[in-house]
Amino acid sequence: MASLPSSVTVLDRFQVSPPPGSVPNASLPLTFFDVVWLPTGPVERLFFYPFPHPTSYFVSHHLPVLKSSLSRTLRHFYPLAGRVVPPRGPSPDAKFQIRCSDGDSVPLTLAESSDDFRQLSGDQSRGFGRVYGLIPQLPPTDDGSIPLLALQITVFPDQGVSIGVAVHHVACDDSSSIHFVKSWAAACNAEVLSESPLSPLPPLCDPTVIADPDGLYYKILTEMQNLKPAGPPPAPLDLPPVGAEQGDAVIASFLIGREQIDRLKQGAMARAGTTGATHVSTFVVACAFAWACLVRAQAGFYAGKKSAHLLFSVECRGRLEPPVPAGYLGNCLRPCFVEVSMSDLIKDDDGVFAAAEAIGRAIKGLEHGILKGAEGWLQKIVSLTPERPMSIAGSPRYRVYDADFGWGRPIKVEMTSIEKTPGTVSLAESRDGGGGGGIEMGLVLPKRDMDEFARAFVMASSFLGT
Ligand SMILES: CC(C)(COP(=O)(O)OP(=O)(O)OC[C@H]1O[C@@H](n2cnc3c(N)ncnc32)[C@H](O)[C@@H]1OP(=O)(O)O)[C@@H](O)C(=O)NCCC(=O)NCCSC(=O)CC(=O)O
Repeated sequence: MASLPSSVTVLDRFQVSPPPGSVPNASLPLTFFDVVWLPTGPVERLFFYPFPHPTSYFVSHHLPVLKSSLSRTLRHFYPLAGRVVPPRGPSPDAKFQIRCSDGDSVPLTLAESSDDFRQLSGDQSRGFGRVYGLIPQLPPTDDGSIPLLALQITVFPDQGVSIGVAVHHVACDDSSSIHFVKSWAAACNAEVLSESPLSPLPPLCDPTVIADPDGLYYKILTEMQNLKPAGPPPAPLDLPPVGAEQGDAVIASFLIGREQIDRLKQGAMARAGTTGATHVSTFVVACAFAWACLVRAQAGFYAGKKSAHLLFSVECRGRLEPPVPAGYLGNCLRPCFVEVSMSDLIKDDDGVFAAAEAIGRAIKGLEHGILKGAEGWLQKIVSLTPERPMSIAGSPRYRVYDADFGWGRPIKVEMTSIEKTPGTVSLAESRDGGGGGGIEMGLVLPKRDMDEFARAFVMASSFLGT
């Protein structure tokens, strides 16, 4: 594990449990949507809030409320305090499970940083090593189990606070993890204001709502074992963080404003004509824009390639038949694959629209069956790895900037786990929220590629006349 940057000092470490006796002793089997994430790692976000007070004030006035509201929130999100354990015994239908019991707890680290809060929570390129120390680390285990949640609060004295959240992807997707963060924030906010919480509804912790009539769980597990001959149980990938490995990796954000999005949508609709064969949305044009910029930023890699690939997750709760409740705690994602020819993608005046058309067609294609071809998804993802598909993490629909712990909206939200898969772009609604309607894109790249991306971004914006 990489060491913390010298600007970060750990002040204390806590274990926070749901209130005693408030959660069931339960074993929740993983579903076919979960099991595919076993060999991955945590999805991490940092929420930055201005906080112009000393650390001692934070510790005496805010930390106790953050801890008690976390405890009460874990009562509803108790699987996140549990651990994934491998199947026990010889039974062929034994499954990986999230084992939960009274007394489970999650690690919460309190740290202090002497770094410049304004700079760290800005949009401009910052060395990834500088944010690395703010990210909570899931604790190591020696029994093959997988802990699911870790939290870190870092105080920048008289400047601000960051809240780091790391949730292992095998536990849940972004829909659920943002549900957890917003529920914690609402509970904390309510305690600060001494009002009854306007909390989101509690989650549904019942994996039986994911029907599996075709036995996808075992088909996917078998596929995973075939792809990884070392055999079961699939070991978590211990990928070295780019920030720790590559001193020159930087993180930066780019904003696509509402006006720009409207122009992109108009252009995409004009290209698609009236056939209705494609789907044009903010998500589609934002991905297309990022894609066209990324292939320019990484021109060396793409030189001589015939096509470029894009991979993104589709949230399936409302698309399944019957639909799964929106508040279901777990994973409910499928991959969506898009390929576009390089000659189309790099056209200055039309590349973004060609990309948008291809993405829109792929989304439209989901109407032919949301689980169609599920047995082959993993194989396809693995086979695409050498092609370095651009992947999308996060989604503007989850409104991460609404997470208010009582200090107002975050000044910045970063999805730092994108560093683990080079070529990943994180998406969120822009900080000004739904009103402004812009999109924020986050990237982690070697500094030279980031400079090229920034150049491509400005150039592509100029073609739109913005
Ligand atoms: C497949 C999609 C990406 C396609 O998105 P689109 O926006 O193009 O299409 P759509 O049908 O969802 O939406 C069409 C229009 O309705 C609006 N709309 C629809 N549903 C909405 C909702 N629940 N909340 C707010 N707006 C919504 C959209 O903003 C859009 O309008 P307008 O055009 O105005 O915008 C999406 O449907 C989807 O599944 N999104 C969630 C993906 C997700 O969960 N990603 C995180 C994965 S986990 C992760 O990332 C962690 C990791 O792996 O690292």
